[in-house]
Amino acid sequence: MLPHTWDEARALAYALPEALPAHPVPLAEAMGRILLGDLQALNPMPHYASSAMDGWAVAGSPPWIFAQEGRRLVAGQAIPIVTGGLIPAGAKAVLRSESGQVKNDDDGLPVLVLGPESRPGEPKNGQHIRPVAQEAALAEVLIKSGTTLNPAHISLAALGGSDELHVLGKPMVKLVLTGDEVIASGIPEPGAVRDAFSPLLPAVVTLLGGQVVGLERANDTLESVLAALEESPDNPADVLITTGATGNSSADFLRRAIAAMGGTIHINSIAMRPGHPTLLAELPDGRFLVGLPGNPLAAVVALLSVAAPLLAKLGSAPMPDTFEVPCGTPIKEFQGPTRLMPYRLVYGLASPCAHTDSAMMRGLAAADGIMVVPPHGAKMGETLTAFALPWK
Ligand SMILES: Nc1nc2c(c(=O)[nH]1)N[C@H]1C(S)=C(S)[C@@H](COP(=O)(O)OP(=O)(O)OC[C@H]3O[C@@H](n4cnc5c(N)ncnc54)[C@H](O)[C@@H]3O)O[C@H]1N2
Ligand code: MOO
Repeated sequence: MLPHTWDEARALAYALPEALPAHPVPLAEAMGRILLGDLQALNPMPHYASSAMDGWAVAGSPPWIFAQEGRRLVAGQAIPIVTGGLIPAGAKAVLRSESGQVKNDDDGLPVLVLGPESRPGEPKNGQHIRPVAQEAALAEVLIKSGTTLNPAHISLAALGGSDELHVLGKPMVKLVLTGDEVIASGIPEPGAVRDAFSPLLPAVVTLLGGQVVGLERANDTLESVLAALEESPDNPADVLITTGATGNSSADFLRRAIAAMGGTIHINSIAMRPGHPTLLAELPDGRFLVGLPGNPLAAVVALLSVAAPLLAKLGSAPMPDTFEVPCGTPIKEFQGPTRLMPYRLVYGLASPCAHTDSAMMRGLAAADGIMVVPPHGAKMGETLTAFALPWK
């Protein structure tokens, strides 16, 4: 299979999958999801007239005698009430506790009167009563379709009576990191390498709209890679993202594993540098597999070039944007592939970062974006396609 160009690979990764179906999720899982369909209030908000203050529900003018619990108030009656309490029938206002005093009348019976701290005209009709539907009427739209749900939206949905929300599908992603030489902590011995991916991939996949449901490490054997690629019934994934083992050496088993599983390779390599061994496959159970090369910068470039459009499409999002930058340095012709170069913006011009060999991370850490440099290179000031880093 011939290498795809960078443009073809991106377009294919977006065109191949169908968007995942929308589905209901419990409120606790709705954060960051995209609402499908307007959300209406399932009850008026508030759904009963309630007191906004601690004090007394009153009817008519002072002085007030105390009504019996559960009875309709008539003019001249009051009953104690707390904030949020149900306003009894017949009540016209709430008198704040600071504004009233309970005294005994001539017969020694308790009466409520206005106290010295009461304000002139208090209590006005309806004062300190939160009326039914003050915030929203029954069936009023609370949240518009297409909204990315934040914690306040989710709280609003709960106050509106919802227990779950209908949201667009979101791709579940399992990460599989290969390499016997990879260690997850400490200073590696010569021949071993510190893992670049477990601190990076979960965050970037999340920024790209995926949800990481697992991270597994595989050894450099076919059995180990096959076992890691297997479906996890407890945490089903829509997409597998693997690192390393894309090559053809005796230690690289990804392509053999995909063949053994009966998978179809849609992208076998991409005419780009770094990241040319990147692959995109589909397994017979419908899961997509993005194989990122083991070199750290190559893997990130591959992730942003192939996994980003794939995850966007699965999550019903538009194709990730590209934009244009003026090139800040002449870049020599380079026979062969498109180069993807981390750049920094200096006085509005995009200049390639230092430390951007495919095994490095330093240039990317300092970068403002990645520019797409065609094989013929670029002149100073020439306009180049570029794309953003998801964390910028
Ligand atoms: N004869 C050829 N050799 C290579 C070619 C080629 O075309 N012909 N392509 C090179 C390119 S380009 C890349 S990229 C790599 C792709 O290698 P793999 O995807 O098979 O990855 P590995 O061999 O497993 O590892 C490559 C490199 O990356 C390091 N690595 C792996 N995992 C991690 C990790 N979690 N954290 C940090 N570094 C990692 C690994 O130690 C190797 O140094 O192949 C070239 N070779
Ligand atoms: O993908 Mo490799 O250099 O192109 O690192």
